[in-house]
Amino acid sequence: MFNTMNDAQKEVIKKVQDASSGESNQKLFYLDGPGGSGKTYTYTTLWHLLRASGKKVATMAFTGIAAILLPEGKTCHKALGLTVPLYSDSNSTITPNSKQGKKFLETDVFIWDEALMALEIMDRLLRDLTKIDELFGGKILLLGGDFRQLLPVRKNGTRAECVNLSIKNNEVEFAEFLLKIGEGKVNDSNDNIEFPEGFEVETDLVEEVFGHLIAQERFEDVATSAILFARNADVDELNKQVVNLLPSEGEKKYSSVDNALDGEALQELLTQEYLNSLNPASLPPHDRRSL
Ligand SMILES: Nc1ncnc2c1ncn2[C@@H]1O[C@H](COP(=O)(O)OP(=O)(O)OP(=O)(O)O)[C@@H](O)[C@H]1O
Repeated sequence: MFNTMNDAQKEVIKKVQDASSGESNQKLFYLDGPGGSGKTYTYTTLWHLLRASGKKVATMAFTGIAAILLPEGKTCHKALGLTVPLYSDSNSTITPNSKQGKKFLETDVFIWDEALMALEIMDRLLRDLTKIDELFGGKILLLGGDFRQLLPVRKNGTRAECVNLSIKNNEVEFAEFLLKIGEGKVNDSNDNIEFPEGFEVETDLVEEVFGHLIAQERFEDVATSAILFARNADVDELNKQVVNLLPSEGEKKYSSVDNALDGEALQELLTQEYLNSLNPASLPPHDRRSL
């Protein structure tokens, strides 16, 4: 894997390796990079190289979805023994004599993706365990993340997948514009953003993206087109608009049958109308329309 790395990735690996072998005194590193720029690949390569040289390495990430991409990755809630919800003055439940406490003490290098929260807790914990009054108890930490990204909401989808969905490789100019938004470079003092010419939708967004495809019955293209929103409520609203554009001839409507099963009191509380209005992530909506 190391041979395939680019220069920036190799530099990160080299710096952390030097720290772990005592060749440098630097202990803290931060790897910043936009989605898909190769951070996970770097952590994974580093993990293998450090392990091969006999070092003990712990990997963690704030979200489960990022943690499962790391070798032996844990969520930081699990790794640090944190309670939910998390506050800045929350404390780790790990004690010095616990198995986890001993493991942390023995760990040479911590690799932590999405290290945006809980850093103070980690600092307090490592100072307590090592009894060394230095930042993070003098342990080596490679922190990383991307301040430009919203956390992933697509189930089982990696960030790279989400980014790939929205930015095709040939749309470099648009991708660069998105990065600038993330970096706060194109916002004015009121956080308004002016779109460059050619990026604005003059008419209706749904019409613009799906209207002509549906009119030409290019349904395969419809299935591979997407408009991304930050909120599920907006996605639901947009889906309705797209479905309304579909031809209604031969349309069938399938409705769910929703009932609260146990107890009259519960049935009064959870009325059928209320249950119909719910739209949990893993279930289809109450009214499902198909051709
Ligand atoms: N040096 C490399 N050689 C070959 N493939 C690479 C290299 N670096 C990254 N990749 C590939 O590029 C893709 C994106 O990399 P990766 O998942 O590490 O990015 P990331 O910065 O962690 O992204 P995100 O922040 O979205 O999780 C992956 O498929 C990864 O295997």
